[in-house]
Amino acid sequence: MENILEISNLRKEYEEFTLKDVSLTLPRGYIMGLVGPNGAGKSTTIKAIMNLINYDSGKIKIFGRDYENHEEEIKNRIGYVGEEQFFYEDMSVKWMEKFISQHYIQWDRDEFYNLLERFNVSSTKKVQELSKGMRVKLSLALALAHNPELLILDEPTSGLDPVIRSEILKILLEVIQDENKSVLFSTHITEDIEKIADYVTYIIDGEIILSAPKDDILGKWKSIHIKTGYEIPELNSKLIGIEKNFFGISGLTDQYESMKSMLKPYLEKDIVRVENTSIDQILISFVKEEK
Ligand SMILES: Nc1ncnc2c1ncn2[C@@H]1O[C@H](COP(=O)(O)OP(=O)(O)OP(=O)(O)O)[C@@H](O)[C@H]1O
Repeated sequence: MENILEISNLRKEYEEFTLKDVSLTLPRGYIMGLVGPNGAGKSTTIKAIMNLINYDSGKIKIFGRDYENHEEEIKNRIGYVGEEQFFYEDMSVKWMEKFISQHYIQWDRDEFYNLLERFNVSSTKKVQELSKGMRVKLSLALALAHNPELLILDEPTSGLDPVIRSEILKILLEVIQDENKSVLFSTHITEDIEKIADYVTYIIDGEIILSAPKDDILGKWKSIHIKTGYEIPELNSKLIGIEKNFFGISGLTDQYESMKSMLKPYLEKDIVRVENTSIDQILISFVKEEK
């Protein structure tokens, strides 16, 4: 499987924050969700991928190429929607399209106007007259109009209503129908990741904690509950994000398979209960563990 994006040991030091040797790979034809709490380093990682910030060490390869020798080619093949949309506020949507189209070799004007119509954004409006949701949709239409192979979005759905959010997720799914394309999007809305991502990368405090196919993560990670009054030390040491609750204690583990036979007698007596978990719960447990 060809990797469309390969990051190895990316390090960026700010005065009060360090992105710590981030490594990840995204295969062609898939969607990756980059998830983490506020300030975890999602935007910093994405800005480095977009060559918008300098970094201290590490390597970024996109389409097997690096920015040093192939900047123009890479930028022509990437569509990017940043956290904030910087437009010429006083100009019309139509004008923006003409202005931006000059920078791309493969610009598809029809595709741009089709998307605008679908998004219900009027091309005669001035940018300053657009709502937050409309601005995101305009950015997405601009990013998609040059037929990018890799679409990178920084929190594209944050602050948007559920209708627009699900519309945007639908479009991202359509993008990867063409198996040649990939999407990387950051979010703290884990529900969006559950819906559309093939791969999930967890980043906490500048560090990648886990990066794997979503189904593998959800298949492996289990929520375990131990009844009040019982101690199972060999299980406790394998749990993260442990909390006390009405039933006893609960925590998450990715080692359930290897503990199955040890846990059998407890499961039979209903001392231990095992349940599936969610992308959200895994994130919460990782964050708790870091503190
Ligand atoms: N230019 C900068 N100078 C100094 N510190 C910075 C700079 N840009 C980002 N940081 C710091 O880096 C850390 C990570 O920020 P980043 O924007 O990457 O997080 P994030 O995961 O995208 O968060 P959010 O979900 O809130 O957008 C934060 O502590 C932030 O203050």
